[in-house]
Amino acid sequence: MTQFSRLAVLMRPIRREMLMGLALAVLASLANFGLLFLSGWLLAAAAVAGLGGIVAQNAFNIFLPAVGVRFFATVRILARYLERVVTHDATLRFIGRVRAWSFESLIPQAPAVLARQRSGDMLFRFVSDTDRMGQFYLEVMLPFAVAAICCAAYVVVTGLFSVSAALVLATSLLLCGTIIPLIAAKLSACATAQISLQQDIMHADLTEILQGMGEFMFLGAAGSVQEHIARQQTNIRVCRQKVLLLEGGARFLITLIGTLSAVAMLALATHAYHAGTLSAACLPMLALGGLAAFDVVGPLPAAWQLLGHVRVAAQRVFAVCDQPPCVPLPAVTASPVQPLDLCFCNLGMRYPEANYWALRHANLLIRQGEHVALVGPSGAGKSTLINLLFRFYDYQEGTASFGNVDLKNVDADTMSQHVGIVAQDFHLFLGSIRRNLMIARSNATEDEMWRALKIAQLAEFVRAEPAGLDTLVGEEGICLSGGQARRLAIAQVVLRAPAWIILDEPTEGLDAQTEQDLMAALLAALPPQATIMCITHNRKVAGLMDRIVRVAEGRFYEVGRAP
Ligand SMILES: Nc1ncnc2c1ncn2[C@@H]1O[C@H](COP(=O)(O)OP(=O)(O)OP(=O)(O)O)[C@@H](O)[C@H]1O
Repeated sequence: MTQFSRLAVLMRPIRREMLMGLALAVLASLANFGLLFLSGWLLAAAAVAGLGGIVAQNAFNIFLPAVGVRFFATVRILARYLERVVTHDATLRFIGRVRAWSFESLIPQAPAVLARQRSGDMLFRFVSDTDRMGQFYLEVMLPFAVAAICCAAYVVVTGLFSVSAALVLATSLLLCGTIIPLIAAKLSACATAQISLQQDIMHADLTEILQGMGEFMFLGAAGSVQEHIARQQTNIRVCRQKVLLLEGGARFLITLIGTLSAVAMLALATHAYHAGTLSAACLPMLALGGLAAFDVVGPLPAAWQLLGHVRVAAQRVFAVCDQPPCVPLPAVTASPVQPLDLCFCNLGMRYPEANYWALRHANLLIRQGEHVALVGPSGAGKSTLINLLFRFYDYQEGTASFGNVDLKNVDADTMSQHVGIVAQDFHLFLGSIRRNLMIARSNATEDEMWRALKIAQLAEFVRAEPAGLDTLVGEEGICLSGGQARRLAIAQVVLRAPAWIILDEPTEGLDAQTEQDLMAALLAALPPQATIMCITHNRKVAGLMDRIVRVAEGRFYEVGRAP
């Protein structure tokens, strides 16, 4: 399927609104044509009546064009207004659909596939590119459809009065509506593609630069970064100038041809008048009608240009959305059942594109309700176990089961209902403590939030803040200390109360007393059937668990209880 046929599929649910917008746009353009056409007639009628006196006034009905002019003027205003409302509403709905569809397509790719993309590039694709795709209806399809329908109508109406004038009009409209804009679009295609590419790179670079601004300052590289951005901006400006120049040239040619064609139509009509086949009133009518006809082809050069931009934008968005997920969705999804035991048997796991095994011949059994510490050196494979459990990555050898079902038959969504995690690189959202807690559980009551904060040893701090639960945490929890942010992440998982809790270095950044209080409160608060898997380098924390499992070189070794 081409990009445009895929866009058409996305448009399907709003096609009624889109067709209504088209009908109104056609009506407004036809009313505009009718207004100018009849204005010409009215002018001629008034002139003839003035010159000819009473006899001519009786012979010429001046009231009919006057009523027609008022009618078309009213219809044009109403139709134009309604067209704006309907087409903009359809456009916004369409952009919403494109965004929702893209987001849905990305979910199975998170986090493994998305981690390969640059975040600035992704932002650009899902903000600017989706906006561009949304413009397809309003600024590409609509002008083309309106031009095609109205031009045919104008030529037919003109042909009723003068066939030769209609032929001149048809030729000029064809030239202005297709050939000139098409040539302009072809000539600027390369610059259009360059703009998209350069903007893409610049946005990705800018996001990275803003995120690492501090580091650039420390490294004394701020000046070179500024130059880099300025160079990119110059490249984009040069390409944009070329595109604008071509678009402006096409517009100028269209205006010129429109005027010349109106003059030619007037000349032909004058000739017909002298030959006695056309009345005097038709002369200005045809000339003004001819000019009005060019109003609908005026937006076409911009529409052809935008067509190129939309194609590139759609290609970029579809390219990301079409990437296969790292873990194929199970053909038949299974739901884990009690007891929620985790069992790895001779498991082998290799990350995509890695030429070594992160886990190999790994055997592990964790029963529901157990509290297990995972210890081991950096790079041993502890986080890999989490990645497998959440179905972010797949294993290639051996078997794994959770809750008596094969892990390969469980999807990430199901796993997240059973397993909660406080990851090492947890993410807090911009907003208040309340908002972050409600992301974990949207229907949590205030009492439940305070209880979770108390267990996470954060209630005292939040209570002391004037805004309480509405205290803002800043982006990535920047307004909190590292230890407070981690405890808020712990409160989130407590609030969710999953059957399995994975804590990755839960007490990092905490003083000895808070660490002790936190672990004691957490263990006391959890129901007996809750399983804890605690990844830690802290011997004291490991000692609080029932068992210690050592991870080394991709295998699990039972160590027993901590001393
Ligand atoms: N996304 C990835 N792509 C390729 N290799 C990876 C990826 N993530 C981890 N690895 C590799 O897999 C191995 C196990 O890494 P893992 O993150 O599981 O270690 P870890 O025990 O959690 O270490 P740490 O205690 O430092 O967090 C390492 O050799 C690491 O380089």
